Amino acid sequence: MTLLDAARDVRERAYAPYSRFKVGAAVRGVSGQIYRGCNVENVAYPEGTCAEAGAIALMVASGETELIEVAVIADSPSPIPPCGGCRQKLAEFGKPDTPVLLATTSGRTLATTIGELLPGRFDMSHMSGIE
Ligand SMILES: O=c1ccn([C@H]2C[C@H](O)[C@@H](CO)O2)c(=O)[nH]1
Ligand SMILES: [Zn+2]
Repeated sequence: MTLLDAARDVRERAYAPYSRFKVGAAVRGVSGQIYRGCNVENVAYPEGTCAEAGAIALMVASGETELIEVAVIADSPSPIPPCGGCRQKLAEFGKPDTPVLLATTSGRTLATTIGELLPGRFDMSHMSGIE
């Protein structure tokens, strides 16, 4: 099973009664293991979580903190760009050249990287002045 297949499968489990926009994400840890996540919405709208965040949480809870590949899929006219918060979350555990495959359920894809999605990211170097 490819990473995109995993993202496609878990998308079916998305809980998105408010937006009706189901998203599936899968990340591959450096071990080779695949971790899946879907968006989980809430009646208090800001409490919803993104698919990417769910996949990352599962990876970390499973004992991995390094991801080497990402796939995200949604039923949209063009591949969806991860939100700003998810870009920062992906950057925490990946590298600038880590591949990210964005896809639509109709088969359109866009290959990018974490660095392209979040240039100039906030990182530890910006906190070097903190005691
Ligand atoms: O990259 C994205 C973009 C959006 N969503 C979710 C959040 C919300 O539940 C729904 C509509 O924004 O899609 C994700 O999970 N990932
Ligand atoms: Zn997000």
